[in-house]
Amino acid sequence: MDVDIGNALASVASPGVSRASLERLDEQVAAAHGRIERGMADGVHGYEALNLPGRTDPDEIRAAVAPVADCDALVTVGIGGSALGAATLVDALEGDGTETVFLDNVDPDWVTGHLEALPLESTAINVVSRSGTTAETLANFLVVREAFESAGVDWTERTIVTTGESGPLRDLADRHDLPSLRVPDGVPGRYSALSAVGLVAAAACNLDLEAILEGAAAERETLTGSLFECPAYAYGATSYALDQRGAGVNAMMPYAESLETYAEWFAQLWAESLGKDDLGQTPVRALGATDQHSQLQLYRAGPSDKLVTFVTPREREDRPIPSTEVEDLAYLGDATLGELLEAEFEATEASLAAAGQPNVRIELERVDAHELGGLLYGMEAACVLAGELYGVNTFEQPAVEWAKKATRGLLGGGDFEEADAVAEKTELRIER
Ligand SMILES: O=P(O)(O)OC[C@H]1O[C@](O)(CO)[C@@H](O)[C@@H]1O
Repeated sequence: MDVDIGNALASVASPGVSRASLERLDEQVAAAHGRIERGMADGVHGYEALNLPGRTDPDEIRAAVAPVADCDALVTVGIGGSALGAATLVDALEGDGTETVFLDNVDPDWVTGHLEALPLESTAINVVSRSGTTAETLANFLVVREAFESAGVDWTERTIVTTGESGPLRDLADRHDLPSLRVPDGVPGRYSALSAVGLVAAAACNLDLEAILEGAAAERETLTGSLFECPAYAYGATSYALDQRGAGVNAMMPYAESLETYAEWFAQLWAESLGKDDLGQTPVRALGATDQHSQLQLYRAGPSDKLVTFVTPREREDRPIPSTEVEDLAYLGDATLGELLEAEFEATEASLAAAGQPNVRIELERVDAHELGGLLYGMEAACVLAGELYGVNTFEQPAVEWAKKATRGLLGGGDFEEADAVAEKTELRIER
């Protein structure tokens, strides 16, 4: 990926970062890069994720998927990083037509609707959970398993398990001799897209695993000790510096429909990695050109508290716009949809700059396996660097545990004071 931070400079935007500030910050980037490199070399928890391009074995993943290669559909049961990386890859890249469903929520209507629509007799189950204890994933797996059993379909013949070294899912895989893969040690869920966690679904859709990993490996090679030489670090450092100057929101706005799920993946990566100790930049999921008719009003004329991050491919499939007799719209008839989308992106980028609102451009050659692997890796590296600059524990997520305990207590899964707190809610109800 290439990064253009010109519209984040203090000469353009407020908040903005001066070139001199970036040069001073570059000293911290160099030191952080040293820590990152050492963490990678020593396989330290979290930093290990940046080793994945050279550690993930596509053949091992394809071997686990082979028994279900003839399935017409794949239902992935997982949540957070155990679903979003896979969904990002599958939603962005052209596969072999395998229908894919990601059950990453426990809304009963929605789950039932998906299960009723799936051809269960030709559907594989991809259950993913590092811990093997995530309530939503286990609940959905039990529901999916029952649906298969009720349909007279042997789920054990078409279930792949990706989980940690131990836990309920590991026991299930062992008990039923299911094809299983490991969530690699030292890789937090939100950093696991380039492992079996993200690549089983990709393999089931016959995506080019090697190209994804090669793109990530190429991005790995760009990691150097200076933000002026490393796109990922340029993005991580600039985002951090803008947050320090008041841009506490980061709107991720890809100009490609195929990258809409990527923005959701980015939101978990950025929020769960950096949101600690009263610090962190709030990710917002947006999409160009659609959100020009929605959120752009706020981005341009609202508070100067946002970075807008554009992701745009230099090449894309195109389609002509037919000519029209409507005089006012005649200009459209000489263009293509791709030219319209590109013009809208450039116009939106310029409109924010003209209003002094900071924005950064991430450019890909095109949205393909190689480029997407590079984007995922680049954003992971950017996030790790930002975590170093914030001085937070980038790879843990203690704040999510409170609600898990409260949920478990509310369902009778143990005595948790968090559940008691639910009953003590302060109310001021205004009822219809
Ligand atoms: O893979 P698991 O253990 O089911 O966790 C799923 C997700 O839940 C979290 O642990 C947060 O609760 C995320 O970090 C993770 O991606």
